[in-house]
Amino acid sequence: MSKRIPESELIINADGSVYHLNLKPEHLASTVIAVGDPDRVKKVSQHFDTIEFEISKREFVTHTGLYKGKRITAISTGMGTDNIEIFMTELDALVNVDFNTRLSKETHTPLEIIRIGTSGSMQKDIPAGSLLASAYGIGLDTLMVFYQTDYSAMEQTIGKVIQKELDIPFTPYCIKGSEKLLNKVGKGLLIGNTVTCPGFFGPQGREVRIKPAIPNIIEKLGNIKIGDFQLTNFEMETAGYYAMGRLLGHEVMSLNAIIANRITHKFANNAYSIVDQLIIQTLENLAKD
Ligand SMILES: O=P(O)(O)O[C@H]1O[C@H](CO)[C@@H](O)[C@H]1O
Ligand SMILES: O=c1cc[nH]c(=O)[nH]1
Repeated sequence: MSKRIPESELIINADGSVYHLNLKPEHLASTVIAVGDPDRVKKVSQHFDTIEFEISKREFVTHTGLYKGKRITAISTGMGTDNIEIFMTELDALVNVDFNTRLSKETHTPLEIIRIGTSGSMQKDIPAGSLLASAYGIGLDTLMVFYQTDYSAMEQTIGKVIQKELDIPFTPYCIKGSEKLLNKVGKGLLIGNTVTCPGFFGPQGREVRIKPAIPNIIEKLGNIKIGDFQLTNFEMETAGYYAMGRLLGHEVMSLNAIIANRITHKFANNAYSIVDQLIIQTLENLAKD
């Protein structure tokens, strides 16, 4: 029998919704499209045939509805893996914790979670305008210091090689995304390996008025080769999703609209339409189930 989860640990609002997401279990579909920007939720749900539920709290905007008969929840998360830790934990609680008894349910329900986000390329031959699915996420943040998980030999090697190359005092965590979802929603996309950063500027090698501490981080990461493994792009959530997904038992895939190329210094002038294309393609692939 599982342990009762106290009121201070899993916070349930007076109306029976979970603390940050403000959702009740019945509001959530088993297929979730997660986006960073709250304004992007309606870019997903505008394609739904019907919307049954809408709510928002902080950066978490939720629309649940039907797309070609498939029930889908679109939610925004805001930026960064700290938000993803909250998002994934509360999403999981909605399906795997009984909110009345506060016990974990005996039968585990897996969710399908697909991130649709923007990203910058660290490879010359992946231009702005490309669509890329992340086979692996590599976290340069420290989220996984606070959780224990098992890593494959390949994942451990990648983490150690990156640590040595960047000469940093911690080992980045490397986690594979869902193969099942890669086959379903990654169809026709470039397949890459995504570096998740705890910031947009210094951690991704951008210099505005202050110099990043790690010189040439883009080139250092972009030049790493481990067999045919190469790092391809920067963003701020993927590794957190993959790590929390593995711990909680959910299928997770991160899809990236590449809006900038950090080598050629080109920024897409049609960033919004690249994201829209990725949204439509993903909805179509999900509806084919
Ligand atoms: O477009 P979203 O989904 O927010 O994703 C990317 O864009 C934000 C930075 O501009 C970060 O969240 C990064 O991961
Ligand atoms: O370069 C980029 C573009 C989008 N999002 C990021 O985190 N980095």
